[in-house]
Amino acid sequence: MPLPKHVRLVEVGPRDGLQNEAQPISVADKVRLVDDLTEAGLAYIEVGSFVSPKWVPQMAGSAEVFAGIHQRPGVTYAALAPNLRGFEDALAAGVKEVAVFAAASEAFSQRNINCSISDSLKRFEPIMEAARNHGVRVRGYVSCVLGCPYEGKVSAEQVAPVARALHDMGCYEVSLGDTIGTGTAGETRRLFEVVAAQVPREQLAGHFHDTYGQALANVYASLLEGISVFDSSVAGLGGCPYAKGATGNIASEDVVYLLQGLGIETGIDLERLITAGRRISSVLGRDNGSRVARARSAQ
Ligand SMILES: CC(C)(COP(=O)([O-])OP(=O)([O-])OC[C@H]1O[C@@H](n2cnc3c(N)ncnc32)[C@H](O)[C@@H]1OP(=O)([O-])[O-])[C@@H](O)C(=O)NCCC(=O)NCCSC(=O)C[C@@](C)(O)CC(=O)[O-]
Repeated sequence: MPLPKHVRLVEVGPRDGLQNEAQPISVADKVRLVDDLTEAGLAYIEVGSFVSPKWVPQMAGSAEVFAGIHQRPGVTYAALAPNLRGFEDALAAGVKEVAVFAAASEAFSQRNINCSISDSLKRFEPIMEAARNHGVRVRGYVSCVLGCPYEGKVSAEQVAPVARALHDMGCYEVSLGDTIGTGTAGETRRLFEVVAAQVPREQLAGHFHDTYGQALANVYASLLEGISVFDSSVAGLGGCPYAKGATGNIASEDVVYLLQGLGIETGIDLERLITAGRRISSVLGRDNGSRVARARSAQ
């Protein structure tokens, strides 16, 4: 399959990246991060989550973050909503796009959202209806597509029906998440081959964590399968509160560098992105998780 000419990056740093941080991060720092990402040319930024603050305390101020950011026309600013309550809170905060999240493994579904996979899908139905009524677009996630921290291996055949269910209920795009970052390029290719029999390729996205150092290889493998949307996190921020040991998402800077090398357009200014990553890394007092940003600092 020819490589795509254009790739869309879904920047998940402010949400997937920061949700795992134990230290307090001010609303002002979160707003600054989102504004920096807007300046860098990201067309899609996941800003926060409307989930229970008891489950994920770091996302508690998401409404304030939405109120503070400078939204640029043409850029999508999205939030996670696990149930109707979350959707209504997101709507009240002026959010125009939400994401619902299911899992391919029962154990992860229980630990993450306290219900079975089928109950989670039922819980999303009223969100989909309310979203249609309010003209809000809904993206879907499937977690643990290449492995589960509690159940081990997860087959592509387990993932496909969940992705299909999200697609059938109206998610315009379904992002397949390698939550614990154990997947390999071969497994990634097979995953997309199998799932694409149920959901059109152009409505699938890849979401890779870099725990085993395979994320960039998995992006390339996905490109070969005709996938042209990837979730990534500036400075490789992140992890998952319900997946112990999972490292950050693939660093946005590293994906942009890979894509530039392939002549694939993203609309993102790499230098500004590196600056955004440096700033949030220094706020968090963390090493920058982007290899590209680290290499640039050493030059
Ligand atoms: C889904 C629930 C709420 C179920 O949690 P529950 O305890 O079963 O829910 P409940 O309906 O029984 O409510 C319990 C309490 O939470 C409140 N509550 C209920 N809903 C909300 C809401 N929306 N916002 C704020 N508060 C809420 C509710 O009002 C009540 O408050 P209390 O009476 O105890 O004071 C909980 O499990 C939850 O919030 N989970 C979120 C988990 C999460 O955010 N995980 C990280 C995101 S997923 C991810 O990172 C993976 C991904 C997407 O990146 C892809 C990948 O890498 O795999």
